[in-house]
Amino acid sequence: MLVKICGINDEAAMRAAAGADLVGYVFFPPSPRAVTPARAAALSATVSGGPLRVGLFVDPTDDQLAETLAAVPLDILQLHGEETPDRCAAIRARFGLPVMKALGIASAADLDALAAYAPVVDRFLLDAKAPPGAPLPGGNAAPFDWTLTAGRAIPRPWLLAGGLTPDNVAEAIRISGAPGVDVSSGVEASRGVKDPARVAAFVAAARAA
Ligand SMILES: O=C(O)c1ccccc1N[C@@H]1O[C@H](COP(=O)(O)O)[C@@H](O)[C@H]1O
Repeated sequence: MLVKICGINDEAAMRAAAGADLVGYVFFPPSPRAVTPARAAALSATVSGGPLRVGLFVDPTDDQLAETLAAVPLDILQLHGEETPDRCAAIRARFGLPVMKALGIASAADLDALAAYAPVVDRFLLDAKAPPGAPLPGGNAAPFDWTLTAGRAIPRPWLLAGGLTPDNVAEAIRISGAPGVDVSSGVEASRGVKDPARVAAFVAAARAA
């Protein structure tokens, strides 16, 4: 079970997430969890040999990616916007890092889009579609119907996201069949502020599932 804690923006959360496999830094300024590349580098330095570092971007330009990577080493690029398969392929080739493509899921038909991305990405992150008018394309504490992925062949390794919490993650894994999970809102004390106890509880619950 791969566990990712997304939206790390302070040292206490970073320490609490040390038992996860992946931590995510949000490089999308409208998010309340956004960090600068320099801040992400400082946070990474607080845990030696810790989880892999995922940079979350929304329709990034090459310049944004290059400037970010010059300031903070990242292990995986999470693309959470409207990036096409061609754009994913171009980013992967230019920056030489694994790409995790986030896709919004609201119906079984949305899973049909995975086939076009499978040859050019390394991993999927399946999240709920952002509700109409939502200010962010993700990180909205919204779950999707976990039965949609049950028994369905997903053509790359994948993480389940959207509305997960320490209390529901075990059931989400059981119903969806997910081999990995990702959380942001569900481990926060208030919007954009991680609760270290909830972070640790989420990691433990996912590991035990
Ligand atoms: O977390 C954010 O602020 C964010 C902003 C823009 C795109 C994606 C974002 N978060 C991702 O969404 C999933 C689900 O979030 P939640 O647990 O439902 O709040 C999160 O894990 C991030 O990968």
